[in-house]
Amino acid sequence: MSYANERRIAELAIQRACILAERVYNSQVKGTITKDDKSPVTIADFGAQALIISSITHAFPEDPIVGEEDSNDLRADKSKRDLVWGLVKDTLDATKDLTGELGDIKDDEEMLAVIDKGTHQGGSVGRIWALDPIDGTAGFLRGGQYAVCLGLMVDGKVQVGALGCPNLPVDPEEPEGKKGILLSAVRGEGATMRPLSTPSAQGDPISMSSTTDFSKARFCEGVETAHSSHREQASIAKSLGITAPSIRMDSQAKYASISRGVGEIYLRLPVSMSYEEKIWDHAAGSLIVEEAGGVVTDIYGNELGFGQGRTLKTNKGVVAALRALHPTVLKAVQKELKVFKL
Ligand SMILES: Nc1ncnc2c1ncn2[C@@H]1O[C@H](COP(=O)(O)O)[C@@H](O)[C@H]1OP(=O)(O)O
Ligand SMILES: [Mg+2]
Ligand SMILES: [Mg+2]
Ligand SMILES: [Mg+2]
Repeated sequence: MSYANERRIAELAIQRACILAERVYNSQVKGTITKDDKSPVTIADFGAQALIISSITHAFPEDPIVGEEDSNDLRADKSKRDLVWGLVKDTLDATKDLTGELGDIKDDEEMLAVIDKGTHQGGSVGRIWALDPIDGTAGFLRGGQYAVCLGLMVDGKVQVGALGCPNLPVDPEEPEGKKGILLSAVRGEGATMRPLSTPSAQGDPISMSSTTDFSKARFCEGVETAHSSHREQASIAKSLGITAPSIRMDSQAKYASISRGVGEIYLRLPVSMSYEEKIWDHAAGSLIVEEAGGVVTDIYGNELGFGQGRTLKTNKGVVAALRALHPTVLKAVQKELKVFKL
C-alpha cells in the first residue's frame, strides 16, 4: 500500500497551518484561553485545526479525525471567533496556490463545523487521522519550541506522520540561523526532512545519531515539570553515564530533534500514574523516530497502542532511543522507577 498522496497532503496541510501559526507567534494577539484541564489554547490552535481538518476532508472525505480542539469556546465568544476566522481567511488568501489540493473554507460557520470534525473517538479499525494543531502551546506562548503534528493510523498502527517545527533551526550546526523544518515518514519507507519554506521540494532522508557511547550521548526532555519527571530523568541519565546537560524543549520537537541526530534519547517519565497520554501528542513523532532508526516504547517496554481511543490508555510514559541504546535505557528506567513488565 502506497501512502505517497497521504504524506504529500499531510505535509502541505502542515505547511499551510504553520504559516497561520507563525503569524500568531509573531503577533501580540494570542487570544489565550485556559481550558478546563488548566492547559492554554490560543487562536493559533483553533485556526490550525480548522485549516488541517479542512485539508484532510478535501483530499480524503471519508476519513475520520481525532483532533485535540473543539469549537465550544469559540461558539461562546463571538469576538474570539471573529479573530480566528480573520486569521484563517487571511492565511487562505495568502496561500491560494494550495487551494486546489487542500480546499477552502467559505465562512466562520463552516470553520466551526470543520473544527468539530475532530471529535472522533479513535479506535483500531480503518483509517483515522490524529491531529495536534499546536503541540507545546506553553512553548508557543513563551517563545520556545512548538510543533504542528499529524499522523494517519490504519487499524490502530501509525502509517504516516508529519511534523512542522517552525522554530527548530534548518541546520542544527547554526542554531541562530534560518528556522523552520518539516519532517515526515511513511512506515517502512524512512523519514525525511526539508525546510518549511520550500513546499514543493523533496525531503532529504534523516537518521538518528549513531552514538552508542553513553558518555557522549545527550537526552531530550520537556520543559514543563508537570508533564514529565525531571528528577527521575536526571537520575537515569546519571546512572547511564550521560554527562551532557539535558536538551529541554516543548512539544514533539523532541522527537524531531532525535530523529535528525540532535540527541540520542527522549525520556518522558510520568509525573502522575493517572495521566493518559493523548494519541495526537505521539502519533507523528514516534513514527518519525522509528523510521529514523529508533525504538519508541512506554516505561514497561510496550509499544505505544494507538488503537484504543483518543488516549494511549494502556501505556505510561515514553522511552525513545536509538535502536542499539534502547534496551539499556529501558533497563535503567525500570530500575529507577521500580517497574516490571506487566
Ligand atoms: N500531566 C501530564 N503529563 C504528560 N503530558 C501532559 C500532561 N498534561 C498535559 N500534557 C501534554 O503534554 C504536551 C506537551 O508536552 P511537552 O511538555 O513535552 O511539551 C501537551 O500536548 C499536553 O497536552 P494538552 O495540551 O492536551 O494538555
Ligand atoms: Mg500536544
Ligand atoms: Mg495542542
Ligand atoms: Mg493543548
